[in-house]
Amino acid sequence: MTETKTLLVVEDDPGLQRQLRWAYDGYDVVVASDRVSAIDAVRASEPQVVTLDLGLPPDPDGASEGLRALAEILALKPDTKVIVASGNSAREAALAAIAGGAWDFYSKPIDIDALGLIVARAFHVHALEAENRRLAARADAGPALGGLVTASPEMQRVTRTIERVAPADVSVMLLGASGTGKELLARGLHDAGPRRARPFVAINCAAIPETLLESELFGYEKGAFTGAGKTTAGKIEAADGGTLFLDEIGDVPLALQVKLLRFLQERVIERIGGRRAIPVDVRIVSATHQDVDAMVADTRFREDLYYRLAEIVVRIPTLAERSGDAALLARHFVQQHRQTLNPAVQGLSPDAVAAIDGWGWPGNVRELENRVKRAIIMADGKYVTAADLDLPGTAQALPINLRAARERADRCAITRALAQADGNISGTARLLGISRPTLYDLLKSYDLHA
Ligand SMILES: Nc1ncnc2c1ncn2[C@@H]1O[C@H](COP(=O)(O)OP(=O)(O)OP(=O)(O)O)[C@@H](O)[C@H]1O
Repeated sequence: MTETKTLLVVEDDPGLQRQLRWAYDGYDVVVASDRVSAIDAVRASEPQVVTLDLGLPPDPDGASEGLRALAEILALKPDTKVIVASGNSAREAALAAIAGGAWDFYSKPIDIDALGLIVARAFHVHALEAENRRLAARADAGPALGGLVTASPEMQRVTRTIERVAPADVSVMLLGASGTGKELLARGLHDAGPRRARPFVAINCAAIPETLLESELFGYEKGAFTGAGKTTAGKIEAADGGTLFLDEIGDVPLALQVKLLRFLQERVIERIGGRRAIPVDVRIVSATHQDVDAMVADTRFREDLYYRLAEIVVRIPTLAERSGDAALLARHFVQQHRQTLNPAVQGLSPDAVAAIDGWGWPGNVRELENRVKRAIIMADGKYVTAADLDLPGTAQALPINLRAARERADRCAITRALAQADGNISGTARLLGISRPTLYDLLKSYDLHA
């Protein structure tokens, strides 16, 4: 939607009025010659930009009427960009106007070209700020599920499913690539369910060495092994009454899978070195980026455990599959991190938004958040630019040339497939639906590395 650009010229000299009225192409120009008619015009036409002569009747040689008009315009519509005109002798008045919220000032006699540039920039900044406010409103209006930000139908389907299964005490398995927000969704599921007042305990099964995972989950009695100085409860016990989130469940070794299965069947645990069966009531939510069906098929994951864990399976789309979410999330992260990282930053420039929309985000939301945080730190002015984001191949405008557009699409698909297949060439080729030699040729010609 392109909004009409309305410029209000507040000027009491009829000759200058005429000159200014005709000087501007592409704007709807409205003219007023005193404070009262200027305020009427602001109400009626809602101009985005106003040029305001400070010397208005009944005080044409002073600035009192102009400054009053400025204050009234900004009280009525604070987002209006007001550019004040000052005579050579009225520099102080111009500075008072800036202190009073004017956006810029210019000196009389008027240089139409110079003023034209100031006016054009004021419209541009007004449009940027309006766009940022619009995006912020959308982000704020996003669903409450665990602070999740999304406006895409693909992701809203996921949040609806989660909200629907939250009240039922069923196990849920979240399947999605790294950084898609699995932990955030697991927490959202917990918060939306009847166990919300009890603990939510998360454990990343891939981040803990195999030898320690069992004691982390089940706990141990004093003296159970060297270094077991005191009896310690495991994560399962810690989650009693609440939710246990087993992240990267595909990384649990087979021996421990057996122990987990026993717990899920009997709902009691025994600490390592202990003899007492301790009843524990937890809801299990698990997640993995791996292909569990394939793992079950080649017996790397126990089928009986899979069915216990996956009463409901929720597939989480990658960020690239969520239409419009990348820009929305980027805006959200700017607002979330600007205060601590670089308070001068207020938003994203249009070329940054275009670059974000054009990138494939193989590392999903986590990659986006990291990029945006870095760009906030790098930004020089009020807006994060495409250059600050430093995304490969997206610093320039989107290519219109078909060969360049194809290359970009190829690169994006290959990078994503490589990330999904953990750099495995056969897996990547299978995901892309091409042969290994073709993939090697493409990697070579695009200078990409597995
Ligand atoms: N839709 C979203 N709205 C807001 N923040 C999000 C969203 N999705 C993810 N995040 C944020 O992105 C980061 C990564 O999300 P999270 O840790 O939940 O991903 P994950 O899929 O569990 O990743 P991994 O598999 O690598 O552990 C977190 O800081 C999270 O708060």
